Amino acid sequence: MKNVLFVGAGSMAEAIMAGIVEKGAVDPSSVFVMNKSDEARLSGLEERYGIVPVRKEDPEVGRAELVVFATKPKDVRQAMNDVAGRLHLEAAILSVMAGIPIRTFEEGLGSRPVARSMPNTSATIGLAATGVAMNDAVCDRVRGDILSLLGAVGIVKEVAEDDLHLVTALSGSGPAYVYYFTEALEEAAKTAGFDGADARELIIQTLEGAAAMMRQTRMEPSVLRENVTSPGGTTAAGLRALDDAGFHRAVASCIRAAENRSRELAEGK
Ligand SMILES: NC(=O)C1=CN([C@@H]2O[C@H](COP(=O)(O)OP(=O)(O)OC[C@H]3O[C@@H](n4cnc5c(N)ncnc54)[C@H](OP(=O)(O)O)[C@@H]3O)[C@@H](O)[C@H]2O)C=CC1
Ligand SMILES: O=C(O)[C@@H]1CCC=N1
Repeated sequence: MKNVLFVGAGSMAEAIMAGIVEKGAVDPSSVFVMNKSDEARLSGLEERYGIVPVRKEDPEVGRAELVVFATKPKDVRQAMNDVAGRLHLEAAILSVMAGIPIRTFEEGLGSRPVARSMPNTSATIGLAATGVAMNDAVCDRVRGDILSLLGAVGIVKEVAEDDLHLVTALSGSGPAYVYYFTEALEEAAKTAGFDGADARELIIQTLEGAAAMMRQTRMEPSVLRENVTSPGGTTAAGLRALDDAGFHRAVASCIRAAENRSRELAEGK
């Protein structure tokens, strides 16, 4: 892929940019980035990754083969208006925005290849979990380009467009749940008077180890859990306390709330 334009230069754009530049998937001199007004932010990205800051009136906008939309959902219409009419006729669109349907881009930017994806910020270190859906205008070559760009920053699953709401709730927002769980564990350790730095190391290694066990052994999480849980032991006591506090119910309502919010964003709410 030659020229990629990012419209939006926030956390998600940076995570993908960092990943593709680090992996050598795209030459940084072919990565153009624009935002709304924060010039210092663009200079910082230029310094860190060697990418090229651009403004909407710059000729690079018309040279992009792939245009990645990474603004907040509420800014999508303004962002499309800013570049509509300047994009190359054959430029393909890749959105990373929660909730915004493929149809919105077809309506705003004319009939062209559009992919709607939901990555997560672990793209920064090549460990994103991404779902993607594409419209019928995406040919094999563009599909290959999009999958290889997203694949450069982690794993990619092609899903039905409607399932992206659930993917958003599960893996798009997912890192935040893990960080929140970590914060809760650290807080509990602190309350018990245990050293903060040691607690953090032990927690991070525990999360990494448990994730690697699931991936490498391919055993069911429930079986791995049972292997930890000695009858009458500490784990059983801890899990019982989680159940008593409504753990499953809390997780189910977390996913439902996030999925519903994604559906609301689709309606411009
Ligand atoms: N953060 C995450 O974990 C994830 C986010 N996403 C999705 O990614 C998208 C971006 O999120 P995030 O990176 O967190 O948001 P940020 O607020 O960090 O970044 C938003 C960016 O959009 C820019 N922007 C706003 N309006 C325009 C415009 N008209 N033209 C060009 N750029 C514009 C802003 O520029 P300026 O600063 O100058 O105002 C800013 O660079 C969202 O739609 C979100 O749903 C998807 C997966 C995970
Ligand atoms: O919170 C959000 O809306 C975005 C989408 C997924 C992660 N962050």
